[in-house]
Amino acid sequence: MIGITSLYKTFNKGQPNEMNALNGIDLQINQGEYVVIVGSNGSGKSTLLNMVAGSISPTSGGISIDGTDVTKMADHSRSRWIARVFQNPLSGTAPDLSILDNFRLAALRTQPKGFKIGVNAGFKKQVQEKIALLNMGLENKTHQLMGSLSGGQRQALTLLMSVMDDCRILLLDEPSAALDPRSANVVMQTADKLISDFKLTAILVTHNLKDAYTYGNRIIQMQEGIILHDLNSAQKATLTQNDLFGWFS
Ligand SMILES: Nc1ncnc2c1ncn2[C@@H]1O[C@H](COP(=O)(O)OP(=O)(O)OP(=O)(O)O)[C@@H](O)[C@H]1O
Repeated sequence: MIGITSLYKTFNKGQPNEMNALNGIDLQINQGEYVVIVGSNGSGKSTLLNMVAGSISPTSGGISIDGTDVTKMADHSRSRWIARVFQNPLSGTAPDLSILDNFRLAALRTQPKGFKIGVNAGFKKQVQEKIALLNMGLENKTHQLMGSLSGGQRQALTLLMSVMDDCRILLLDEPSAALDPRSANVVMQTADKLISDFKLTAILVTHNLKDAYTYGNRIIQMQEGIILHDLNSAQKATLTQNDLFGWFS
């Protein structure tokens, strides 16, 4: 479903601070795969994620989604299929608007300019049904301001908003790194449930090796812009936590 062919990225080409962030990535990610990417700082994980999202263009190589070459397609054009959740729970939501209004904005994200969605009883009921999936008791608080929620609640709602509509690919860039352990667990479990309920293809970038071990059905280690390890579902199932920690020793 996601095809990455011979992907290279050089930042600041020809300058003293030239940096080869990606050094030839070949990767096929199938529909429904949940790929976890680990790797040391600067190994190219976010650059790769940004290229799938379309916010950075490659120096060379190509990316396709469902057979369509998207290498030159702008990020907003890809946002119909691709949703992203970032580390900071404050990004991606409007703190001064209610939960309901945030959902309305999210629903408009993939609609043509000028399209309107009224906050009527039907829309509210739909949103409440979706929020109830989180089991966080937020479905009866849809008029509460987004900014008054905890980081974990906000990140869980961000996840939910991001997988609405036609989204088929979910990119998670350290979504729980800024949260306390309990909230981080809630967010990771929410992501896991949504990925399986909505049958999404997902890529998680994380430094948390426990999460990398627990979640996903494929694991990749990047180093200096290349893929060092790539374990499929069966191989990941036999990977021990010690093996994984050993990748970084
Ligand atoms: N916009 C940019 N301009 C210049 N260099 C960049 C830019 N973005 C990333 N780099 C460099 O490219 C390399 C890969 O960065 P990237 O952020 O992809 O790594 P990462 O594996 O996500 O790191 P981390 O785990 O620290 O987030 C790093 O050396 C980084 O400094």
